[in-house]
Amino acid sequence: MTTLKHLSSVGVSPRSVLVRAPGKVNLSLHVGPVGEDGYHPLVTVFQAVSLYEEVVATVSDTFTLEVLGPGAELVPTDDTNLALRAARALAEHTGVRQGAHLEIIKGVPVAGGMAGGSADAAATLVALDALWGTGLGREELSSVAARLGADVPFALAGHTAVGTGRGDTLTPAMVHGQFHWAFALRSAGLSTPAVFQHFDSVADPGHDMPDGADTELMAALRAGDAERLGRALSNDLEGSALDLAPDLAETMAVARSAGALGVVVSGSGPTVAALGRSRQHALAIAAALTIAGVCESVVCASGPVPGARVVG
Ligand SMILES: C[C@](O)(CO)[C@H](O)COP(=O)(O)OP(=O)(O)OC[C@H]1O[C@@H](n2ccc(N)nc2=O)[C@H](O)[C@@H]1O
Ligand SMILES: Nc1ncnc2c1ncn2[C@@H]1O[C@H](COP(=O)(O)OP(=O)(O)OP(=O)(O)O)[C@@H](O)[C@H]1O
Repeated sequence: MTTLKHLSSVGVSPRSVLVRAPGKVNLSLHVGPVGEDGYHPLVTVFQAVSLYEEVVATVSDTFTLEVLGPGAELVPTDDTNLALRAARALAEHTGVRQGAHLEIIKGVPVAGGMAGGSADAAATLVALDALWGTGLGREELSSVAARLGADVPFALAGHTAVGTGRGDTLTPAMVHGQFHWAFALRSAGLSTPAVFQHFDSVADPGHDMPDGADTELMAALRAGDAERLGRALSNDLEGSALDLAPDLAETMAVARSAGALGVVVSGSGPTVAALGRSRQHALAIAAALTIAGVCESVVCASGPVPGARVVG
């Protein structure tokens, strides 16, 4: 098989690189009081799940972008696109004077609280690092990633990790086995800043933040115990997401009636994550949600999975 390493060892640069990066679900999300920079300190546990963004980066003199797949029409293709911002940030960081054509194939719901845009940014960093032969280590890529958005370093790292600071300081978590999810998608997304703002308007300004990730949740992950994990899921932003999208309450109730081990809004929402006992059970929850007609669509996925990596 011809690999990128093999090509570069014989002095051939690839013309095109394909990278896959996963979406995420927050297994727990504690939010502290907003700081002067407009960001909230977080203690969160991320899990990367098997819904993927694909980015194909091709040699070009300029930066251009094309977005395909479900929800592509909702994604900006101008300079605000996170993948283009990532490309320019890497060029600036490394001093590279090349462009690239980026083709994004969406697989993570847009504005769903599952960090699809962040996955595009992480995938672009990995793709261009390979295409341009800049060879940055993961740590250096992660520091470029953190400047683009709080969720971008996790999309690079993948697996399961505790995020602190803005959510961009990561500590890998020990996990046994796989967990199986049904994700209920809502047609209208929620804006992350709007959900945080609503949280500020309703949260007790003196509310406590934990020192670290929930011990019960971490123990459930180590034991690979889905029932225990289901009971430990939590999200401080859930109340705000429900205030802004009240229909989510019914979606969550249907998932619970279908026997989900735990049901939580993912990140800033509005995607609802329901944990199954098995892959089959996640499919059964998905079927119950579809039949009840309480969401736009449902997708099943498992986690943890690796972060952004070259696949072709
Ligand atoms: C809700 C989460 O998905 C949980 O993982 C993240 O906190 C959001 O991460 P993200 O979308 O990558 O966030 P960014 O693109 O960096 O920031 C978007 C906006 O979200 C808010 N934001 C984000 C992260 C954070 N720790 N505090 C915040 O208040 C800020 O209003 C910010 O302007
Ligand atoms: N490459 C991109 N893909 C998707 N959205 C993008 C991209 N670049 C910029 N955006 C903008 O970012 C917004 C949030 O998109 P995204 O799909 O990442 O939401 P999210 O999953 O709720 O994010 P997060 O969970 O990180 O808060 C979109 O509404 C869109 O306007």
